[in-house]
Amino acid sequence: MPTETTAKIIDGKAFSAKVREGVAKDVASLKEKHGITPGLAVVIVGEDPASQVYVRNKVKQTGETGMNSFHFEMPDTTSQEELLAKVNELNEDPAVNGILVQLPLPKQIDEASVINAIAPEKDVDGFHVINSGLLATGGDAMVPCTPLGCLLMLQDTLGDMSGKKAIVVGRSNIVGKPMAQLLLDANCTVTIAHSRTKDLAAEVAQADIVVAAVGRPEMVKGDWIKEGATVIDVGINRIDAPERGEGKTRLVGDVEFETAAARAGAITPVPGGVGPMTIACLLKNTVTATCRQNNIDPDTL
Ligand SMILES: Nc1nc2c(c(=O)[nH]1)N[C@@H](CN(C=O)c1ccc(C(=O)N[C@@H](CCC(=O)O)C(=O)O)cc1)CN2
Ligand SMILES: [Mg+2]
Repeated sequence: MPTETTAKIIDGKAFSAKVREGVAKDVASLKEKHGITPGLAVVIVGEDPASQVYVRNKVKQTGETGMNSFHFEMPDTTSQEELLAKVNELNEDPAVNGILVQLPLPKQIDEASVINAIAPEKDVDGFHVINSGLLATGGDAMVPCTPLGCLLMLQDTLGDMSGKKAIVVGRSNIVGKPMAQLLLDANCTVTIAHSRTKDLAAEVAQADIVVAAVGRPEMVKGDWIKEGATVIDVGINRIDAPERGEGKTRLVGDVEFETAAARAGAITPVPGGVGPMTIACLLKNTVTATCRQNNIDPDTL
């Protein structure tokens, strides 16, 4: 029997457009009041088709907000030394306020070495160990874009989150751990679940807020969700869809959407949920980085 969607669908596409509008206003103000045009450099190594799409969108949206965009394409045979040399060149370039190296990188390159070579104040992905450390200790970190996008959607949906029970399913350095930290900073009581969690269904069933970031299609079942909970689905998984014709595929999240939407108070769809917010938050972080580098209070823009 088909289930009825009762949850509010959190529209990441519309919300990200609002965030980008705010960024464009701040960029215009940085130009007018301070004579500064923020610059974002995006580096892609190799020809992974999904990465190419994401980078194209980043470059396009950077330009649309009035920022300078610098786009570097390097072949998939690039050595670690060559990539580090590019990062160093961008670290030294005063026209570049933000640097992003698209992940994943080809196997001959150590991702951590490259990320940690980016000047922390230009690390608009927020992946540098200095930024992870600042986030963990309450400092002025650059916050990773995907968790920041999730937080903005949660704040917009729920307002004050103090005292709410939150579960983050997944413990990656770029989503799960920083997400848990942001929820803790918002005064939630936070559980981090992972592949060794004993009774995931029981843990999820207690949560007012569920953030799923495991990268496994529909792993979080709809009937685990507490009535009225807010569900943020970070997963973007392409699966076979023979019902759409031979060789066809479709995108699904880490949460079983239809059954979850029948129980949740609010839920993000896939596609059109967290994904578009990731790029909007990258642009927002570039403005934040530019302000910090120039001792400008962003609230005065
Ligand atoms: N250096 C980085 N590398 C990667 C990051 C990152 O934040 N920094 N995140 C991902 C990829 N990513 C951005 O880079 C990204 C992924 C997905 C989307 C998105 O909007 N997805 C759409 C669906 C797209 C589709 O049809 O396939 C959606 O969810 O609606 C935006 C950005 C890994 N690498
Ligand atoms: Mg403002």
